[in-house]
Amino acid sequence: MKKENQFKKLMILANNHRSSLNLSVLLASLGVIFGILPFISGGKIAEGLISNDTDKNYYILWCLIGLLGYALKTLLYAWSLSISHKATFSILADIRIKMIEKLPKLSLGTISETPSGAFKQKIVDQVESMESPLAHMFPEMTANLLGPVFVFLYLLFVDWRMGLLSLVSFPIGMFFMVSVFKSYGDNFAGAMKIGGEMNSSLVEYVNGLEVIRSYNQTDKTYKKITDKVYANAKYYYDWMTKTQFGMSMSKAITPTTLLAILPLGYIFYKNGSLSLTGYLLSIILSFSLQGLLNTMMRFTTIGAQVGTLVENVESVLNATEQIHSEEKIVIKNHDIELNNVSFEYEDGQEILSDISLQIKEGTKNAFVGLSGGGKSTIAKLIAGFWDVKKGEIKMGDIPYENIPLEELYDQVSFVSQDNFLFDDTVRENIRMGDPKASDKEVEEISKKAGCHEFISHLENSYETRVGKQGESLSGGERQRIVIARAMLKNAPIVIFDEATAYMDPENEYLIQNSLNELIKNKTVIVIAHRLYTIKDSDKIFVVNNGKIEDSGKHEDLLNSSETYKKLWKTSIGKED
Ligand SMILES: Nc1ncnc2c1ncn2[C@@H]1O[C@H](COP(=O)(O)OP(=O)(O)OP(=O)(O)O)[C@@H](O)[C@H]1O
Repeated sequence: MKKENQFKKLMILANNHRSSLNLSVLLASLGVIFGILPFISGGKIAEGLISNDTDKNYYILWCLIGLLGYALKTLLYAWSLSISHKATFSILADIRIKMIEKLPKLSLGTISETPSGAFKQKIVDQVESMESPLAHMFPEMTANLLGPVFVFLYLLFVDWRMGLLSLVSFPIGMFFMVSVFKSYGDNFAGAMKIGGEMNSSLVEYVNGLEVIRSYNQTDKTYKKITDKVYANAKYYYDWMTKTQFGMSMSKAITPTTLLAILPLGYIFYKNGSLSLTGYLLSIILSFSLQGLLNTMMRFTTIGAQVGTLVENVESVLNATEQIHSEEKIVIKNHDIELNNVSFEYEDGQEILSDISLQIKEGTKNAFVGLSGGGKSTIAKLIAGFWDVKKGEIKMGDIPYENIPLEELYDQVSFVSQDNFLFDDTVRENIRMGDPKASDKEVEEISKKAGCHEFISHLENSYETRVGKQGESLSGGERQRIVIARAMLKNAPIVIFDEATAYMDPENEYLIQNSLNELIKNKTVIVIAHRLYTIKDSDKIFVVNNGKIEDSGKHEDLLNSSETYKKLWKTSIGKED
């Protein structure tokens, strides 16, 4: 039942190319039917020789029929495969495009917490694995199923007992096959899972190589990866060992149609109830059955993989999207309001509980608090990275779900320390803030952000490529480009995760200047780690254990909040 549904789902994914797949099945089936002709010709020639037929034309005719059958089989088979492959690669491209189109609709949070290796594995590798089921299994397996039916019918016509005997090995072989395939789907799903883990940790290892080396963790991390690689190998080894016997028995017995035909046919021939011609024809045709059953069995493993492959594709295609209205809306002001918001990343683990707060348009605000208290989570909810299920968030008195996602993202610039640079030119990385901006506008904004000078000194100035994730620039240069990009975006709300933290004094000074430009006349939310940078804020929120413990101005909080007082002392203590 489950498998049938998965095949239906595969066909739904293949929707636009179903007629091509059907045509390839039809051509392959015709090919198999013509492929039986050489065996029938062989039988007929044997029959002629036994009955001492001396008519040359008879032999020539059957030779030609045999040749024609073989030629047509080859031609139709090639034609069928070329159609099925053309359709398959278009289907795979369609599936990948659907999956890629889905990614921006997922919450940004979901994207960032999923290892990039996992998406790569599903979109690239697992979709690639659908090539066999679509391009080969559909036409070839259908055709090779039809083939035995035709041979069986023909044998019934020759002698009904030989027809039945030709299939005797089939149920015995199937018995072993079923014993193996009962658990094949689950085992294959397990293999995909363990392979996915290996894939993700390899991608993580390569991405983190710099940190691993600088902290001299090569041995430890290497061991983690080799453990995953060995676990993957062991899984396959155990799985194959468990199924070896059943698989071998099934492969040995199923196509052995001669097992019954040879001895019993001889008995029938000896007692006169079967002619020598009938006996020979049965033997020859049972050879054709062997080839057909062998090919069919090759596809049973591929068939059993379809369920897992389709499920993995669907896990991306059906992943929960952020649900926002798509109707255009005018946001008249940028006051932000959180009313009784609770939030959990994983079911049952509440990170924010019953948060209510207001942020006035055009004010400077800060979230402070102990690590893990929930500051970034609140900021990300305000930026629209996740939808909330409990409570509501409003901008300009409009609930977030009534604001189209694109419009919401247009309202907010989120600047953090790990902002991403694409492997493109400096100019294009800045222009991402506003794709319509002219070259001149990009340069103007870079001057304001204080990065024009260093960009001018780069080898190709604005046309210099920044390398993978901006690796050819220094940390401070990357940060200033990110700020220039955010300035070009010119969003009315700016959130930054204290972007100057851990910078050397010269860079900190330069970046602070850029930031001051960025936040001019904006609603600002700073996730502050060093309190002296935000002590002049209009409102400071003390976030602790997923709650707003207190809020107010610096001086008020020094009196009213013990947590704030402690944080302040630690902060200035650090700076002394
Ligand atoms: N994507 C996530 N999935 C699951 N849990 C998360 C995720 N992001 C954060 N958390 C958890 O939520 C809690 C709050 O994290 P958050 O980053 O919001 O705190 P924070 O106050 O900003 O901390 P810090 O000052 O260290 O940056 C932490 O316990 C953290 O482990």
